[in-house]
Amino acid sequence: MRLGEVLLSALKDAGARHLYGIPGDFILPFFEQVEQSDILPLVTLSHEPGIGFAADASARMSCKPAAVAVTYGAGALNLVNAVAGAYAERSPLFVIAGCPSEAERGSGFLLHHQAKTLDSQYRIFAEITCDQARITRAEDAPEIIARLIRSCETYSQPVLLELPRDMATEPCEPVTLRGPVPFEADAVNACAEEVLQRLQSAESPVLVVDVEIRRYSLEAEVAELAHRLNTPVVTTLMGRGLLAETPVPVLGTYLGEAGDPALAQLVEESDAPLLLGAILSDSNFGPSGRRFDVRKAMLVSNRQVDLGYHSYHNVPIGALVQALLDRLPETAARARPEPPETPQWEADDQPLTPRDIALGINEFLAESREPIPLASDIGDCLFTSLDITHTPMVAPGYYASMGFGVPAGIGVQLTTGQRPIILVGDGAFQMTGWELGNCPRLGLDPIVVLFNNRRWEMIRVFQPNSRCSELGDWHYAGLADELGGLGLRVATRRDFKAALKEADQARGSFVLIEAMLEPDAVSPTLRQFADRLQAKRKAAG
Ligand SMILES: Cc1ncc(Cc2c([C@H](C)O)sc(CCOP(=O)(O)OP(=O)(O)O)c2C)c(N)n1
Ligand SMILES: [Mg+2]
Repeated sequence: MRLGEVLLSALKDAGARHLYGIPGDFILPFFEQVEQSDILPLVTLSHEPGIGFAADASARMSCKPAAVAVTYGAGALNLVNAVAGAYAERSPLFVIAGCPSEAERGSGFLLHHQAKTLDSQYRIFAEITCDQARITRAEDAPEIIARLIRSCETYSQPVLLELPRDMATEPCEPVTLRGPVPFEADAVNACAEEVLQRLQSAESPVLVVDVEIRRYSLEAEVAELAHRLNTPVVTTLMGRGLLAETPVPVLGTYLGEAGDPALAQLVEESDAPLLLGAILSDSNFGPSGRRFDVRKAMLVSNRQVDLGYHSYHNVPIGALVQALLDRLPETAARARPEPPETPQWEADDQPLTPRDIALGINEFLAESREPIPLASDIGDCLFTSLDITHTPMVAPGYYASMGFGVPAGIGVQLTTGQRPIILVGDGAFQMTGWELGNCPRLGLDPIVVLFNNRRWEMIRVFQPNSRCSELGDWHYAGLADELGGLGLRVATRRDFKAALKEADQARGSFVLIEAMLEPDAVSPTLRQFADRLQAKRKAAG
């Protein structure tokens, strides 16, 4: 086999479903093999941020590495922001970046697409990947590819493979994938004993779940653990949507002072919070007005368990969850709790608000005969998602890059085959919304709800007198028809409900529902956030 085919076969064996990519001359020989071998279907979009976000969402939904290939310099550096978001939010991207051959490196010329030095690309990616390698000899390729795939899986973070243009067609031995990184069972058992002792001697333990329980495919096991421990379960902002397909009655999403006060009290006053797979970020734990006390918590993250003033190292979260389950008696299965009553919603001629969008979507989800995952961008649409029924969701809740939503929805539908609802603000849509133009070619039909408040509202909340946040009205629904989809521009509750119904019937093409919002119409969560900011400004004088 040739090196390109060996690489594609190894990625497919590791669970990659597609190769997302945009070609260029430094990576073209590899793209030729992608197309000729058909080992992984090639998905091209219009801009590297788009393929990066789509691949990231694919990895989050499949819980397996997702492959993305770009050309040297201009292509790879365009991808940096999406890879940085995947690194921060623990998403396993396998990045294949073209680069000059050894002969070209010695040409004495500055090469096209070169930034500062020929190694700039490699050094920049070293900051946003957990492992990196460049293949300079085909005989080293199987070992390098096996090592990178194992790093990607073990740490659930991006890795970089630099593929010189002349390497892809070299004869190459197949890859033998390596098993998981070894760990010490005794250490895991000792850790499980201590965690269990803390939980069982606590007055008010609480389970706070976050992204790693999905990244390591542990939702079913964690649901069983929650059941056997019989503790309340909440998610972090990043963990929104977790356990939605299990019988666990998730109480909601912890947002500190910006969210449900009773839920904040449950977490902040717990004497044994178990943070399972949690990213200890400001967006997850920062809004805790009462200062969430990490020292009381048991933090299980990134193969480490921190308990107060000491830690256990090299403890895979899956091994710990299993060790805890082994120490807890099975108990009678519980029926899946009745879904919470969807609040009554009057689809009348009142102007639309973000909360109405959430209630309209809840009704739509309740009536749907098939699962509907969510993909959300950053902005008030993400805060609005907190009022939507708990359902599988991908969103950049911590790294918080705009532009994630639409490409992520494309990656979700390609990976799951399920028609997603995409939530996106007008500002973020202006960045990557045009990727919708690829849906007809890819046979995808997401439903997009565009929150059109004609501004960067979040910026205005942070800086009320900012004039730069005004975006104007671009009439996006009208553009949808040109891009091969159906565009519906609505301003009232009644019209929004009708638009969702029309979208439900319009299978086979994307539907862009442009929801017109009054400038100061924000979600209850953003309102709470803004009021808190205002109060802090006043107190600071
Ligand atoms: C790539 C990128 N650029 C800039 C920002 C900063 C930023 C936000 C966060 C604070 O970082 S929220 C926001 C405005 C979003 O506007 P829109 O999509 O219309 O949503 P909404 O009107 O609901 O705010 C910006 C510019 C960002 N998060 N990501
Ligand atoms: Mg906006």
